[in-house]
Amino acid sequence: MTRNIQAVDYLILGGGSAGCVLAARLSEDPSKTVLLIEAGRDITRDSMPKDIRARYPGLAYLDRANIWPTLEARISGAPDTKGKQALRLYEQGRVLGGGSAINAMVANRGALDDYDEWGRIGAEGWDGETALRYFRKLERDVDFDNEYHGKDGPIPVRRLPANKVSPFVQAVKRTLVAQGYPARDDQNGLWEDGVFPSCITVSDDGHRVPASVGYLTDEVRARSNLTIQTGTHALKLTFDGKRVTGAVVARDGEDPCPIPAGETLVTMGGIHSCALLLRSGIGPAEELQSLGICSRHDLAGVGKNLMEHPLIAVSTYLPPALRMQDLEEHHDQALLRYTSSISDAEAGDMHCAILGRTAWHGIGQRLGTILVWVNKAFSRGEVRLRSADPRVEPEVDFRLLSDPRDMERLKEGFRLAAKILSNPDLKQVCGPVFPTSYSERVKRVSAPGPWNAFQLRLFSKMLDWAGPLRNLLIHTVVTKGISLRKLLADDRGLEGFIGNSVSGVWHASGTCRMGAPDDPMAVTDGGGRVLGLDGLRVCDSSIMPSIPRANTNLPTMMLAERLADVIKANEDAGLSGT
Ligand SMILES: Cc1cc2nc3c(=O)[nH]c(=O)nc-3n(C[C@H](O)[C@H](O)[C@H](O)COP(=O)(O)OP(=O)(O)OC[C@H]3O[C@@H](n4cnc5c(N)ncnc54)[C@H](O)[C@@H]3O)c2cc1C
Repeated sequence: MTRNIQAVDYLILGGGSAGCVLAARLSEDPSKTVLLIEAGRDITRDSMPKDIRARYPGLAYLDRANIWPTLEARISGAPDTKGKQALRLYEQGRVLGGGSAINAMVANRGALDDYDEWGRIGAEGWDGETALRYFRKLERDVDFDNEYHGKDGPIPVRRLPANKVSPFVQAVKRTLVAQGYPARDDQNGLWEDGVFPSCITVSDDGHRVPASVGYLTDEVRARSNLTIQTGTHALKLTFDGKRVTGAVVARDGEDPCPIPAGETLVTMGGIHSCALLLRSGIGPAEELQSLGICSRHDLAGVGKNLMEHPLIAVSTYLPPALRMQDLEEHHDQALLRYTSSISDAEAGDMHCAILGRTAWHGIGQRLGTILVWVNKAFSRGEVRLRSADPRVEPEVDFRLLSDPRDMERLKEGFRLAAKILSNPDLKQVCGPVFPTSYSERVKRVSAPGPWNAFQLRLFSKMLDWAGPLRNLLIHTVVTKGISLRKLLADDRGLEGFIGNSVSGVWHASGTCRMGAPDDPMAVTDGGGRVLGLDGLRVCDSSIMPSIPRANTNLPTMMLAERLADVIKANEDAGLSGT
């Protein structure tokens, strides 16, 4: 089928959160042809599998059919058991809808100042007011009707009703408020510290709304100027001098074929967008030449500035009365936003997610957890190619906590979470408090499957029956001898534990960052145009120059909404592809 494809006005490579927004918005003009290419399979409102559709989001990303199965990353540089830097599976969506089809559906925007900061860094046209306009455009907030919210966008946003919040999360919220953190209603309103109900993107009937459903509705899919081609990989870009003329793509099982386009928009996500540019010869020339890739455009910043939010966790055993009863319900039920004590802390630079259950299985149901992450991280990593072969995943090195300010804040957050869960009011009703992390071991034993399910069920029953021996069981089997008391008493020990146990939150971004034309590390301008080339834009999470104080899905969709308007305005001004 790809062989007969005609030249299109807009070729969109990658049908994730951003790609679906752009396909829907750019095809609103019937005179423009749009082709959306996605490596994964299609999902629609009717065909969404149960684990993707579910309001409890903890299974979708564990299914290898929904992710890039061989993508791995170095998280913090901590060694594995053989002394090498440990590589861990890094889940990224490979399905129409991308991250929005497998993520936890948490709907945070960050501070408007995050987008003012984009402008300050040199991304022309960006500021908080502009971002707010597009946040409003993308959402249908069912709870609030004020200057912060939209009422008729494609993505429904709602907070968990109070009667759905688990007894454990309610108890943690009460403890936080008693300790002086103000209770607030809307974390997407005025940017303030406090304790908030979680906000998620689910439909009125309680289903996930990925961008492939919210934006690519039946009506949009019926447009004759829009073609959506799934099961198709973008291999590399094609050129005529300094103009990008389209891309070579290959449908599963078919030969590669070029697709000519007026403008090519790369929306393959925080890791794969820069990899496509690098494979195509756009990036640091020396790095590319060492892999035998002909350098077409020397751009030092491609693959650099990789950003994530570093995370650590503290958990407690929940007796039956404190557990979530409705296992279909979303588990991330409240958040604490606070400002750290480092000298240059930005307001609300720390985020604690309060979980009513920690995983899909029996043990997860018995653990209440506070996830702590640095919401304005300073550490930066990079993505490099290992090979020119598009089948080989790139080398991803997050270098989380390489900036000491991130380590300081994560230690402080860990101490705070431990203090909250060890509060006498909570300790009276919960079990032992202990450190947790999303380690490879946890991933391995949490993978869905009958053998794991059997073992986990057995162990969860043992936890219930253990009574006074529960602490010992947790100490030996769960934490493998690491004790909270010892960590809290020994700063170096705590630093070592956090360095080894830190994980990300799947918010990879920044690797084709926006900036001013004279900034040597900028890759794109404020409209996503790749500097120094014609006909090419990057329009997804990879162009964020700094990480917003938020999970990155809504910010990515906001960004794509704005860029769709920028692209349309350029067309009106006769500037297509320039
Ligand atoms: C497990 C998980 C949980 C998360 N939880 C949350 C959350 O609760 N809230 C939140 O706000 N954010 C969350 N995020 C982050 C958020 O989903 C992402 O930041 C967002 O989806 C990024 O959008 P994107 O368009 O940049 O990339 P993506 O949505 O990843 O889209 C990229 C698309 O390009 C496709 N692609 C890649 N390479 C190729 C190729 N060669 N050819 C063709 N297609 C290709 C991919 O298959 C994918 O569909 C989570 C992410 C994950 C993975």
